[in-house]
Amino acid sequence: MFGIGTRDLGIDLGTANTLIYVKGKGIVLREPSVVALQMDTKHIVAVGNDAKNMIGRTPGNIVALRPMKDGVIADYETTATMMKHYIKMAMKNKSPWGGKPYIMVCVPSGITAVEQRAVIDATKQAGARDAFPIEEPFAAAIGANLPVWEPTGSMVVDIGGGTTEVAIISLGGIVTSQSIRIAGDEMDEAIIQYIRKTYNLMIGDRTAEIIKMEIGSAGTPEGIDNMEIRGRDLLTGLPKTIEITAEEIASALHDTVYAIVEAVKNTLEKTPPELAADIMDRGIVLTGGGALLRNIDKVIGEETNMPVLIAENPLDCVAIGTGKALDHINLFKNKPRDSR
Ligand SMILES: Nc1ncnc2c1ncn2[C@@H]1O[C@H](COP(=O)(O)OP(=O)(O)OP(=O)(O)O)[C@@H](O)[C@H]1O
Repeated sequence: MFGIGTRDLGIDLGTANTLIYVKGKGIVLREPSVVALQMDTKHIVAVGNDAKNMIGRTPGNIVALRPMKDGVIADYETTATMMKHYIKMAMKNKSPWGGKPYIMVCVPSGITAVEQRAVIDATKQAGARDAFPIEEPFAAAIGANLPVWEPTGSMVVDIGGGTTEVAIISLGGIVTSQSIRIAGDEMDEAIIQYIRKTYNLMIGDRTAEIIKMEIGSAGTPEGIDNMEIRGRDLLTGLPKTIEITAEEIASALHDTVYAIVEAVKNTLEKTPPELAADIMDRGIVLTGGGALLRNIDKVIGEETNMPVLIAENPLDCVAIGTGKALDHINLFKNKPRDSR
């Protein structure tokens, strides 16, 4: 048995955001998963929000990067350094005599054995006494207050930055799931490509994300205003401002949204009938930042004929679930995964 104490942490190590949950306190840290480094020395210039504001704005000798991609570690050393920084911030008021924390850290359900090992090792390198992986949709379901331990079916769709995780959960386990590496980042990329092709205008990742949040929608956008955007004209090389409509952005997002809808449908098709009936009663629950895209609930509902609800504070569900799962840490001991 592990004695879980108030020092122990749950970490949502996300492609877009990292959140830390401390038992008894809730979420104590919420920062973008971004690090700015000096190119030659690898010295850290900024982490989190400060680093995110530098994306696309750094001089030649500094690079602002996201060390996680598609839900997994793309840059091991930088991820470990970023986590170390965040763990230190989260534990700032803790006594130095308590020792290192146990850490529950989320991983996408479609991850390979090697990718999972990297997350565990990076968490230990960042300061964990031991690290326990929890599958992201399972954590999301706990965080959304779904009855995951009961013999009833719950369905969660977690739309993050790098991955969308769809899972059916019952009796403390995932019955069936699908993880696709299509989510918020892919939506941003679709907006960049649309504006480049249609207007010969180059915009950055940050601008694309802002457009998505301000006027983006799944399906028909009703009553959403146009937006003025700035970028670099690819023909003249000069800065240029254009006005885009919400309809244009909805059409740019169409393929990404429907890839998510397909993943939901595929998972429903593999769901045993008793559990499907439970989900019909309770509804599909959306979590993750992508759940905030306008009308995404409506489109998934129309395409599946199922009730769809957005969890309260969808951006926090995985972190809350990861933290709450600390109470059941013995169930999450590092099981070897099949090599995929
Ligand atoms: N209002 C909004 N409308 C649309 N998308 C949004 C909104 N708010 C946040 N997002 C998107 O949600 C994504 C981040 O969500 P979240 O923090 O759940 O992901 P993550 O946990 O970091 O990623 P992953 O689970 O893939 O590792 C980003 O792509 C962000 O642009």
